[in-house]
Amino acid sequence: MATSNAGLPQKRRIVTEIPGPKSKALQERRSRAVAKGVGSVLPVYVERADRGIVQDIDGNAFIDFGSGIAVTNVGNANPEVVARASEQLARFTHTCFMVNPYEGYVEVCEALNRISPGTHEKRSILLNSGAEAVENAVKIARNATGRQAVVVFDHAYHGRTNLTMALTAKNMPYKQGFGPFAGEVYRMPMAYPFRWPTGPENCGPEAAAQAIDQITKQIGAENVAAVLIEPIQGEGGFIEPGAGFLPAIVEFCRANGIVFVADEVQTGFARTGDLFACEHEDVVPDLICTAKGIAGGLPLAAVTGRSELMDAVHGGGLGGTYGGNPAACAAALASLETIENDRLTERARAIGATMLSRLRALAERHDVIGDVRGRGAMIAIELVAGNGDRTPNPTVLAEVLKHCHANGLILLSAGTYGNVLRMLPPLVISDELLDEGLSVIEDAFARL
Ligand SMILES: Cc1ncc(COP(=O)(O)O)c(CNCCCC(=O)O)c1O
Repeated sequence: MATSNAGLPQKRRIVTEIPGPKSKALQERRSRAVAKGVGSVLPVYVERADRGIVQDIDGNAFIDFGSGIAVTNVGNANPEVVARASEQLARFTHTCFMVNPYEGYVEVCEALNRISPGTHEKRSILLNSGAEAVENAVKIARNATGRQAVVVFDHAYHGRTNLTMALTAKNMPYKQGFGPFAGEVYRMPMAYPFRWPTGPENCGPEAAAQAIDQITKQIGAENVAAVLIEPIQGEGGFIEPGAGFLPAIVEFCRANGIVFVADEVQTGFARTGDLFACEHEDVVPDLICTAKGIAGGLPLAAVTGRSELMDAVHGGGLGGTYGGNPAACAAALASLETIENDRLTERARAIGATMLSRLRALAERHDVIGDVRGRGAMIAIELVAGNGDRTPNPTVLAEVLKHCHANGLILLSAGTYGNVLRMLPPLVISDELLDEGLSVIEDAFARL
């Protein structure tokens, strides 16, 4: 197991009001310097972070159940990541791979081609963000098929660029006021077990059949370039489709020459207890988009896919200035080795078992918890009115979040209805911190 950088105790500690005085002062400066459109869930300004702890400039130490939105899977400031990226920076910071290439980029692509689902010949391209990966996956699919239509699903989130806003479902805050959006995007009903009209037991092949029927009738399968889906929807509320849904969609794509694109930006790199969430049902995507957990916190993203699709693009048709930054590539190699050497997929499953057990017991005590769901270290609870009423309950969510933030736990929300609490701890978090973080959540509900 990787040793942590020296001196950041893995202990929660609250020494001021939250936010503290130094954070409040910096927040004041921020209001005169940073565009107001950029939000912050918990405006405590960071001094240091390490594994499962984030320490602010006032000396408060928070348990991290956010991982910077599912990014620091190997822990913040992971020593191997820091060492490898620092060594690379000292050698060269940037050349642009399209100008002067370098081995690190090739090594990351070789690793992604090796570890991503499927034994077929693959190629990869490296980018900077999840949205950029999704944009490129759509480019590659349209180019390879000569078709234009892209199918996405209710509750989907794919990014904040013009095309990825078109692909994303929720209007506020992501899309309001930013149109017009890219065309040839079609949205289908999502297999959302907790809210599926005929019950979760019908949320697998039956839900797929409904989407396939709509695709066939509304678009025509022969016009569809790609079906794009998150194996577990992230920002939409950790929606895990019913068993059989994804395989049925993939089968339809294969039968109709449609490119199946898995958006594993949030689910990738051991987060869900498999290296990739697609593995849970042996789904082999034609293209897979990755980012977040790939490089221990440095900005890197990728599209990995069937070589015949990826190589169908004309020379110069793919690229970008910073894609595959050398320090990010070095960090990615360290991160991928850490995930493998420290068996973090197994750790994610253990974390998930602990969280599911504690949160299901909590749900027995509080009927505003309508659903407890997820896999690995990607677990969520959906809050409802209670007493059998499944009306979304963002009010209770806000109360719980406020308590957790004030008591030293970084915790995030999600969901189309703003009523989902999501747990995304680093996969290297200690059992002690995991248990303590869950206790803070339990305390929040006890005080409702
Ligand atoms: C599945 C999935 N695809 C694509 C993306 C986009 O990745 P970028 O790296 O944020 O562009 C995400 C990013 N999710 C966090 C967004 C945070 C916010 O902007 O409010 C994702 O989860």
